[in-house]
Amino acid sequence: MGVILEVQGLTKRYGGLEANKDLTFSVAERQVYGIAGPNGAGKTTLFDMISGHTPPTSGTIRFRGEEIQQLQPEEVCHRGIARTFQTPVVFGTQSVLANALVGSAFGRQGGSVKGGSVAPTLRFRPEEIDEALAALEFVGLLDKQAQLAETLSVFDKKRLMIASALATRPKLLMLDEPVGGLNRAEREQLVELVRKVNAAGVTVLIIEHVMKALLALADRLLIIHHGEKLAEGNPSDVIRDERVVAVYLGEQARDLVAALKGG
Ligand SMILES: Nc1ncnc2c1ncn2[C@@H]1O[C@H](COP(=O)(O)OP(=O)(O)OP(=O)(O)O)[C@@H](O)[C@H]1O
Repeated sequence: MGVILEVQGLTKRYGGLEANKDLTFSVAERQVYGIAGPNGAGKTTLFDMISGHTPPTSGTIRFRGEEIQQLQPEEVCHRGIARTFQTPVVFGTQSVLANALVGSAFGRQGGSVKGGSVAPTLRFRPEEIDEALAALEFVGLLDKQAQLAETLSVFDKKRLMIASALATRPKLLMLDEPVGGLNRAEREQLVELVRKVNAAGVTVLIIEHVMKALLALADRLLIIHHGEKLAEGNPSDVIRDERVVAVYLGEQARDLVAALKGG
């Protein structure tokens, strides 16, 4: 399988703080690539650089062979990368369908969608409406399409963020802690949803603290500590790595073997 994303020597400094330091890794097409590490390790900063929300201090990010580290978020999106955020970000006073439409229209037309409402300059085409409805159906929110997004539960808001991201028709979907804050049944459903996204041919990059969920999904695992790569590779090796156990996993390490994908 070819490489879809290649990160080389990526560093991000905020003043004296190195939020990411010389990170290098690559993601193969159709892989589920998991990222974990202690709070403040630099995981979201890494996502912010890949999605164009903040430029790196140095290093390169190649997506399907093209350097993208200087692109704006909408340009990154048009190349086929979509993301969700740790805390659900939805247009609360808009309907569920309007939120998904922002994704399908943004993915095709570009432009910026700002503030608390869907930008009036966006005029939706029939195919964009179809795309938005398909994305809602995919995540299981079709029957709530007319509801205001702010009335949704956290679980549904998370699913809506995924639907909006999918409506841009990404080749790579980046999920920032999709499972955090959910109950057990919801966590299982979310894991199933990510599997379904991946089975549809989308490569997935996922940050997650809930290791059982992460291990149920990940084909490869990267552990970041103080902005640096602590370990990377086959999840079954990474969770047995002494440094990973010492710095991050602790007591839970032994129980996690049973949670491995395919295990
Ligand atoms: N815009 C910013 N300005 C200054 N410092 C920042 C900025 N964004 C992040 N940082 C710092 O960079 C470091 C890495 O933060 P980041 O949010 O990437 O970590 P994380 O691994 O995603 O953490 P968590 O697991 O808590 O979400 C932290 O020390 C954070 O305070």
